[in-house]
Amino acid sequence: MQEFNVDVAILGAGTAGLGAYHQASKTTDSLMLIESGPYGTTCARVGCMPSKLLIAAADAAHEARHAKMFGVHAADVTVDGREVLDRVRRERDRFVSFVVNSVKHIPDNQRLKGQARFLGPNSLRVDGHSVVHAQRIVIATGSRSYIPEMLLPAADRLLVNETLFELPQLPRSVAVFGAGAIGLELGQALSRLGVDVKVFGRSGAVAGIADDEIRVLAGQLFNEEFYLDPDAAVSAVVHAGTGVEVTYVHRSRGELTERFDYILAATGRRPNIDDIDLEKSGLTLDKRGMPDHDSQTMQCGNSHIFLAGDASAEIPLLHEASDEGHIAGINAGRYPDVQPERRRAPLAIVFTSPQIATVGLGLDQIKARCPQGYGVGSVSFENQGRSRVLGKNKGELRVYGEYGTDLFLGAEMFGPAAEHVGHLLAWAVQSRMTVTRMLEMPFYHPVIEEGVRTALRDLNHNLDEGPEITDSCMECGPGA
Ligand SMILES: Cc1cc2nc3c(=O)[nH]c(=O)nc-3n(C[C@H](O)[C@H](O)[C@H](O)COP(=O)(O)OP(=O)(O)OC[C@H]3O[C@@H](n4cnc5c(N)ncnc54)[C@H](O)[C@@H]3O)c2cc1C
Ligand SMILES: NC(=O)c1ccc[n+]([C@@H]2O[C@H](COP(=O)([O-])OP(=O)(O)OC[C@H]3O[C@@H](n4cnc5c(N)ncnc54)[C@H](O)[C@@H]3O)[C@@H](O)[C@H]2O)c1
Repeated sequence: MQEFNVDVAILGAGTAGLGAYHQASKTTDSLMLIESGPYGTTCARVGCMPSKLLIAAADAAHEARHAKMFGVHAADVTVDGREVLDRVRRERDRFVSFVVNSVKHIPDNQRLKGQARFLGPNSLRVDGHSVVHAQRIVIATGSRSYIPEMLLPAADRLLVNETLFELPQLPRSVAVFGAGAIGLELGQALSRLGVDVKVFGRSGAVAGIADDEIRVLAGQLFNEEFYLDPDAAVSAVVHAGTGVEVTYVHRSRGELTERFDYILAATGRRPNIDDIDLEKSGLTLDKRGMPDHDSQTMQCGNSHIFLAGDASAEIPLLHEASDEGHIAGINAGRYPDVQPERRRAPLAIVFTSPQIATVGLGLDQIKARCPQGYGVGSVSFENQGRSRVLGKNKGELRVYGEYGTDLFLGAEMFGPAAEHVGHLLAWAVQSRMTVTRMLEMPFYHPVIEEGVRTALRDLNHNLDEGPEITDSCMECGPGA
């Protein structure tokens, strides 16, 4: 058994753990970064990057098939599933290699491979081979797929994000469970690549969209492409030879049993904090086994232990994992001088088509902040100029503001270029801009952002700050 004594030990060399390591290393050389799995991060290996690569292939197929709306006729579009997945893996491996190379620059005496578990508040056991004594500890162990018991009978026909991208060939059919970010991104991508897809959700949720109007619209538009039941009644999942049978109530055909090649579990993720013997850390845990932590310091209570990334179960997104890792690393490095660090304006993007963006305060938070009511402005992209030009005139943007202060609070969007519009609006939230101030900003013509202006003008009027939009803004240009 080897023994190490370090100032800071970090559990997990994912995005949060690497960020924590780099920040803590500015204060001390006495560090140990412990990783139980392969280097490369969830994002690059099995998350953001391979999923976006699959979506890019799917969108290419979709664009080619739909070019005829412009009078452009591509010959029969065929999808070679092997080539698609080969490119996904090739490009994915390139991204992973960048991370792995950066890890190689970390000195050998600051890295350890193996599963870390708490032995006590300041000591960790790593597999059967090492004990690490640490003055401060950062838990950055990420998350893993949650698989409901009902899906377990699918056995070897059950896919998760770790296994989907390893398939040699695209399947013929997939039943996707979960209409969250993963289920909708991957479900739509597979569908556009020619796979027969059905998405079964729960409780009416669609990619976490809080605004009823946008959620209903998203559900309708997705259903134009593939079967999506956000509140599915599934009674059985049974392994059947080289496939799996799902018994469910079809929205129009009643109960039926349908065979699929695979099931994809996209039913949420759970933080990896239940297998590190956290109860030996001395931290007080809630009934989910989570320690209390401060989201501006990432400190657990007043302790020497910090939590970052998906392990914190706070906001399971890449840029948040990175920020949390930085904050935890800075504070673990300078402990006991723990300081709050600023968090950014909330921004989440789902890379479906149309894309989904959620910006600023969520509707629940807005309702709590504005008990007397809040202002809403909206725009439909159906007749929006640039969106129509591009043939991407589907979706809606809803923006929210505060009465009295005219403060822009947030937005939800299901529509074209939401990844870019989302950033614009998040920057406005973080800059604490008023709606009036946002409307003073330049808007080019013809661009999708003119739709944002229409929604803001509508909001401005509803906040009693501006005139009603009686007609589309003719001096702004056609279709603005
Ligand atoms: C399919 C998919 C698509 C996604 N797409 C996006 C996207 O487009 N945009 C976005 O912002 N986010 C996306 N995400 C979310 C994003 O990938 C995560 O939020 C982010 O990767 C979390 O980083 P992390 O450092 O917390 O965890 P990880 O990168 O998972 O790192 C945790 C590390 O800890 C290790 N570990 C676990 N337990 C131990 C232990 N006991 N001892 C030592 N090591 C341990 C693990 O092996 C792992 O390497 C996606 C996620 C998935 C699954
Ligand atoms: N573009 C992005 O930023 C992106 C993409 C993918 C994943 N992610 C991150 O990864 C996290 C995990 O993604 P996810 O989609 O797995 O989780 P999620 O929590 O977003 O969605 C899971 C969905 O599955 C549903 N569900 C749970 N049990 C079910 C069951 N038995 N049958 C049917 N539906 C069921 C839930 O109600 C929920 O709507 C997300 O929270 C997100 O932060 C982000």
